[in-house]
Amino acid sequence: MIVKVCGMRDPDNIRAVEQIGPDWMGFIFFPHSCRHVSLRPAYLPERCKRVGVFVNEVTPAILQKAEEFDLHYIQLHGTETSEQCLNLKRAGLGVIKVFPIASMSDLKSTACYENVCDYFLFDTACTGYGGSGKTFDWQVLTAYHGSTPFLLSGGLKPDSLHSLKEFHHPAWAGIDLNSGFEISPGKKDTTLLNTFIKQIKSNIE
Ligand SMILES: O=C(O)c1ccccc1N[C@@H]1O[C@H](COP(=O)(O)O)[C@@H](O)[C@H]1O
Repeated sequence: MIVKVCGMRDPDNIRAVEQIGPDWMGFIFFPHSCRHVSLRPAYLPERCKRVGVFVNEVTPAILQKAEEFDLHYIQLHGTETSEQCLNLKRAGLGVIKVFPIASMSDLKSTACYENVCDYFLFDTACTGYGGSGKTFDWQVLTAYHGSTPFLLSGGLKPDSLHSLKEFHHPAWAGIDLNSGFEISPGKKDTTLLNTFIKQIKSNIE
């Protein structure tokens, strides 16, 4: 089970969260987000894969941030095309394409992104682009029969553990933790994360 902690920017908090042992850490490069990171923090995690989150950004700007933050994966949280995913893959980056989900029909658009993404991420459909703190009906994902593994996202919080233990899907690869574990935008509660990640890692493969 891949555990991603997203929306990080404070060097001490990055260090403390890294110690807990998430697999991936995310940095949000969308200027309108309250978790936006503009400058490279004084410390970047070494033991987690570094993920850059972008919304409708042009490829050269993404590649520039990828170099500056030494990113492993690019998470595309807007209406990016499959061609852009392919270009980023050709540049040597891992690609995670996000799909906002409200109903089964939202899964149809995943088809043309098969084979050009390493992972999909299913997030709650909302008026903005992400970080809504709201969950969607995971039963909708029974209609996903693609071969690209996916991360579950949107409103996960400490008391989501029980529902996550009950959730099963052959392509389910991980979870994304964000606003549900925050002290303030961009800063995570390490006590809550520590308990949750330990429980997830010991209960779900
Ligand atoms: O968190 C944000 O501010 C954000 C802004 C724009 C795009 C994505 C963003 N975050 C991503 O949103 C999901 C769900 O977050 P939450 O758990 O509902 O707070 C997560 O994948 C973040 O990477």
